[in-house]
Amino acid sequence: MRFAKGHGTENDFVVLPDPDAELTLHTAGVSALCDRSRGLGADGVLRVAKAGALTATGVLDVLPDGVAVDDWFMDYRNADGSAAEMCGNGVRVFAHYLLSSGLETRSAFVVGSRAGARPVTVHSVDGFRGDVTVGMGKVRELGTSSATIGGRVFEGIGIDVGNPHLACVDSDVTPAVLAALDLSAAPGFDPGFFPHGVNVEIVTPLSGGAVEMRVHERGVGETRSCGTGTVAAAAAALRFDGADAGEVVVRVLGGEVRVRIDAGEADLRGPSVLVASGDIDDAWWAAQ
Ligand SMILES: N[C@@H](CCC[C@H](N)C(=O)O)C(=O)O
Repeated sequence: MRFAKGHGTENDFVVLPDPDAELTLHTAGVSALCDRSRGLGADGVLRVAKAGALTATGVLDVLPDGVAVDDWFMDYRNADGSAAEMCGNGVRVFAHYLLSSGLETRSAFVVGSRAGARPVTVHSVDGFRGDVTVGMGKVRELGTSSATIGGRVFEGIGIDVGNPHLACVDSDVTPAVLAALDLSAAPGFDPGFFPHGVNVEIVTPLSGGAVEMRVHERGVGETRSCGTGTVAAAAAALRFDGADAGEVVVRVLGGEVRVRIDAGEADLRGPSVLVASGDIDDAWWAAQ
């Protein structure tokens, strides 16, 4: 079984090229692959398949909004094996992989996700590096809620970017407060508000057009970046300043990305790195 390993601002993925959707991505296999001791280690898995192949094999019941049979589809799984609707860093790595492997030659095309079609523009692919913009679609504000971390309550805004986020911006959140946060355990949240779980971002207010954030991801734990989370963080930081549009640089533990929000839609530009490729032992995979 072929694989590649890549990351977007150090949010890392095992990429599995599987155009005809022949692989069975069961929970035990995905979590073993993502395990940093037992497997290759990653925050998630990106299966590279044709959208039509995923419906034909029953992985998807129907094609999500705007996705065509012949589109590439990012079948994203979290490190715990759960499927998630979208992954903003993953889409950049996915598009970079398609071009560098020769599976795709266009620099602008659509990537399907469970949240719908995500148009990508690949600005450059330079050896192992890529620079990609992703149309992230609608940013929907869901109202206010809170997260509890180490006994401290953070007020935030629920934001749907295809997947659910709680982005907490507070003037008390300085870079030093952010650095001291312990995100080794999942933050407490209101399961009535987020019945399918939530990704939680703690975010500094805007300063000079930039924010800093840390994130605890549903199905993964703390990660060094979360692309959909940076969009939620940018939207919440703009809202904190009374704005609903603008461009924000979001700094995360693994680097920085640029988010632009306009008329309720976002795009995300950032780097992608492909680190390695190789073969996963078939007998090891079968034993999971
Ligand atoms: N790291 C991703 C988000 C992955 C999905 C998330 N953990 C969820 O369950 O919603 C990103 O870059 O957006």
